[in-house]
Amino acid sequence: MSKVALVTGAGQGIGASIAMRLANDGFAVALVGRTLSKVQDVADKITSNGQKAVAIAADVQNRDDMFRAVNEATEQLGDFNVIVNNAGVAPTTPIMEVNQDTLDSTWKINVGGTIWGTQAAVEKMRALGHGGKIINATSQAGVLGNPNLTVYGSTKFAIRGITQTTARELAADNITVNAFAPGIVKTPMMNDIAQKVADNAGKDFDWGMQQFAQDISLKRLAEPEDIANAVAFLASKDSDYVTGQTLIVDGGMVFQ
Ligand SMILES: NC(=O)C1=CN([C@@H]2O[C@H](COP(=O)(O)OP(=O)(O)OC[C@H]3O[C@@H](n4cnc5c(N)ncnc54)[C@H](O)[C@@H]3O)[C@@H](O)[C@H]2O)C=CC1
Ligand SMILES: CC(=O)C(C)=O
Repeated sequence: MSKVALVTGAGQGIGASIAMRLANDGFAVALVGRTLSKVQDVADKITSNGQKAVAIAADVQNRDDMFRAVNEATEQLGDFNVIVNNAGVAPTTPIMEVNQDTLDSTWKINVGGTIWGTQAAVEKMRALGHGGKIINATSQAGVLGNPNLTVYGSTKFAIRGITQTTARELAADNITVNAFAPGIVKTPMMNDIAQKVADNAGKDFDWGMQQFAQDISLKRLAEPEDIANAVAFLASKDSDYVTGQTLIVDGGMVFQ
């Protein structure tokens, strides 16, 4: 029987790419997102290749939604082995523009979504009587402070903390917890950030993107597939002896 992986924020960008890669690697995949039609489109692409996928509508900031999503994935696909807490939002927030709504909503989605996804996955893995893998999306901006990203960066630093803490707590359940930290990836999220930073400075989109991309040693932006390759390792048996780590996938921007 196939192992089952659930990916949040799987309707576009990095999440869609991870779902397709894990399906290629033999996982049955549950694709979770707020808009059913978006995750359904990606799930349809996977099933048209003869692979197994289901689409589930859920909002990661809602704890009940995440428990329901994990239950539905298990009922429809027959097991539950891996969760990729990928969904996130990235408001551009120069420090003096941070307001209460942006702070609360970003933390609820990025940090709350990671915690609820983790709880739902752990409850299910324990009920099924086996371990599993929890994989969280942080960012290079969660390893090194990025200007204009105070709120987003704070959530991504927190996700690394959650990853380390839960790795220690859940080791006894044979559950590993790791994070991936993408650099600058060609997705709607990154395009939006680059445009807003450019607008704030009265410059164009390429200038905005260059503010983030100038330190990439490999001199190219990441494709979503570059990130999916690293997540595939964290979801595979090959990472069984790795826990509590953040795998930085940024073409050589941040070294630590
Ligand atoms: N694009 C980049 O350069 C980088 C992205 N990341 C992280 O990678 C992850 C994926 O990012 P991208 O694919 O670039 O973003 P994206 O904005 O292109 O896609 C994110 C997906 O998450 C979904 N989502 C947002 N809030 C949700 C919620 N409350 N419930 C369910 N789904 C929700 C969105 O609808 C969207 O489909 C995020 O956690 C992001 O912070 C990290 C570093 C760099
Ligand atoms: C969006 C993001 O995570 C960046 C710029 O690192």
